[in-house]
Amino acid sequence: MIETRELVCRYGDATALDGVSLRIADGEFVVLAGANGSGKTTLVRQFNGLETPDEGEVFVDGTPVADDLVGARRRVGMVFQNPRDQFVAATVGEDVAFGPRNLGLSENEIERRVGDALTAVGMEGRGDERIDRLSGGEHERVAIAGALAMEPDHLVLDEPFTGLDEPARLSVLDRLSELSAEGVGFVVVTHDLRDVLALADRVVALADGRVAADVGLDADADAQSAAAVRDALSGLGVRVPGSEADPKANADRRC
Ligand SMILES: Nc1ncnc2c1ncn2[C@@H]1O[C@H](COP(=O)(O)OP(=O)(O)OP(=O)(O)O)[C@@H](O)[C@H]1O
Repeated sequence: MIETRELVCRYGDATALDGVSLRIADGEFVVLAGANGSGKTTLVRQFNGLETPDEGEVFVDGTPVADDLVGARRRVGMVFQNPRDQFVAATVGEDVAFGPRNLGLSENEIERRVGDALTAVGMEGRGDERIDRLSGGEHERVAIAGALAMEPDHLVLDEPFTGLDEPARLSVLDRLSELSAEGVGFVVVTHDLRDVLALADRVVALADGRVAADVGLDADADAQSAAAVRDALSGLGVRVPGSEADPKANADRRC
């Protein structure tokens, strides 16, 4: 479980987080929404100690992140926007192996993890391919594989669909759906819920660095769930689909 308690984070005079308390259970699929500048990225960067709060605390499985950064980074994987800028190796397999290798695992274990992670994102057998020859959707999938190879409990994806064309977006969504069904927890940061609402257990929305809405979703009642989210997120600058049966019908509607 990831837990934040009364997190406050300031950049100079600007307050990016203003008392955020959240609990994210293992296996939960959480969409973290909010307008630009509402604090989403600042919040998720606290989950594994990439940033430290000015006030408050973050716990992963009950242990303060500040006390066990390595443990937090093993349990909470992160994939940021523009994964292309974050690759550290020339080939897919080398890049996915980077994290496990840093853990000091045996070559056999590294090979197993790389194979499993690439299979999980639908890129099995493509470890020798050069990363710079891949498409945007494949970059996102390799980045997710790199995070998965650490075998995290939670995977945080910051705007994973930005810049992807429709087939690539659908392909990434398919992978998220399968991984979620296998028990991986997700925190997906987005200001546009069209793609992910159907997968989400819960939508948390930030506004001005605070939790402005926290809505649980009923997987068996997509249309009602969309309506509940639309009501809760009204005025927060988040795009919500009108109904899952016809997600494009209200694609341009803003609440
Ligand atoms: N490194 C930084 N230095 C100064 N201010 C920052 C920094 N990072 C974020 N901020 C400010 O903190 C606030 C929250 O930013 P943050 O990036 O967390 O929001 P966000 O919801 O992720 O936005 P976006 O959707 O645009 O990525 C904004 O006002 C932003 O300008």
